[in-house]
Amino acid sequence: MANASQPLVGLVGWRGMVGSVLMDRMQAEGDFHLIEPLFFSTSNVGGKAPAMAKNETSLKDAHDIEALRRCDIVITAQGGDYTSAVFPKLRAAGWNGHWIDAASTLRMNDDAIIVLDPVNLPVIQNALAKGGRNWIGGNCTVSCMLMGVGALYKAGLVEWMTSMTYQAASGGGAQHMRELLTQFGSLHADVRALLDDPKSAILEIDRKVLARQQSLSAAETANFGVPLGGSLIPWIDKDLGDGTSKEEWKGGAETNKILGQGAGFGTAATPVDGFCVRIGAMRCHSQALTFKLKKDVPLADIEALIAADNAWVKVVPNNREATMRDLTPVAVTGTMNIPVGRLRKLAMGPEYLGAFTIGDQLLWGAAEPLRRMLRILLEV
Ligand SMILES: NC(=O)C1=CN([C@@H]2O[C@H](COP(=O)(O)OP(=O)(O)OC[C@H]3O[C@@H](n4cnc5c(N)ncnc54)[C@H](OP(=O)(O)O)[C@@H]3O)[C@@H](O)[C@H]2O)C=CC1
Ligand SMILES: N[C@@H](CC(=O)OP(=O)(O)O)C(=O)O
Repeated sequence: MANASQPLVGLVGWRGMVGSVLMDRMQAEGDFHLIEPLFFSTSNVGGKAPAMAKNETSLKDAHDIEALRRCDIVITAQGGDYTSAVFPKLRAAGWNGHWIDAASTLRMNDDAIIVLDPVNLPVIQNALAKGGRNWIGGNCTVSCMLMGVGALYKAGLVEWMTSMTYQAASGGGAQHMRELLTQFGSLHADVRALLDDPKSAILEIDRKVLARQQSLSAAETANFGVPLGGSLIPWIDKDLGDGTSKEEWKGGAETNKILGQGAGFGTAATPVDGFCVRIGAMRCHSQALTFKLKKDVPLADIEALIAADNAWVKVVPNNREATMRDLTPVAVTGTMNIPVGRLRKLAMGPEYLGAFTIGDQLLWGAAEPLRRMLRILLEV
């Protein structure tokens, strides 16, 4: 970095859900030893900064452009509205520092790179060499998928891919996680007495659960809009008006942009499309993938390619015992592991490959790519 002393790194959104996971990872990896952190707030300006603060121990105003301009690097997990409000003003004020952002706002801008360095380090390095300054974390589903099966793309093997996702409540934010649990609690409370009686009729329990789901109050569905506990929602993010959800659009657009092969959708270098579904998991996004490969590659070679791609991907043997032990959100939550299992050739022909992969959407899906981008910048 340009500064002889430690680079001044502004941290915005550090106490939110994504920000807290980011802080934990930065502490675990010793990142604070390498920086002078400057903590910002939108709600508690002048308050006490967290223990990782060194010389700057009070919280700065996250909307104060002059305070932000002091930073060599700003990392934000504050959200898209904050990015929209502050980023243009900061650049207009002549700030030339590095902006690292969890929000989707700037992702598809020409001057922004979607960062996922185990997958696209050459794309990042190329942009750095050309003076790139805007580094944006990818959509959680896309990042977790590419951490798992990016090897197939890098090897040029993918003709097309379709995904069917099973996305956790955390993708909506902290309130969504609370709402899911509240709904489950509400359903359970209504049938508790029947459950306690081993002789009670299961169809009676089922009827009462459905009645409760259908009568959940507006307050109990304020975040998801409909019941999620004991149900699912096959639509995530905005309605693009052409039959696709924005989350589905991101699958194609962001996958190709991360890989540095154009951001198009439909006519993208590699067609990627599918359905994105919210389910009642807490913070792991899972996805079933179908690939049409460009040629028939032996399954053992595919497994070896995937396993060797990065330090976090783990190939799970395609049998019942290993799948049930290692390929569930409960097994993956809170870990950096990206298991890829259920790998098998499908009945459609030897070029058709099935796979199932899972990632913690707050770690590889949000915080970790940002943290690693910070380390890349610190090493420049
Ligand atoms: N949730 C996700 O899975 C993903 C989120 N993102 C991006 O990250 C952004 C932030 O998401 P997320 O972390 O879930 O948002 P949160 O709502 O958890 O946090 C955002 C901000 O809300 C403020 N806040 C208000 N009340 C509280 C509270 N009780 N506890 C903690 N913070 C509070 C904090 O700002 P302050 O300290 O200034 O008051 C905080 O930085 C998203 O908008 C999105 O752009 C990206 C990928 C995945
Ligand atoms: N849309 C994701 C979470 C998210 O924040 O995505 P993005 O960063 O692309 O807006 C989900 O709901 O699971």
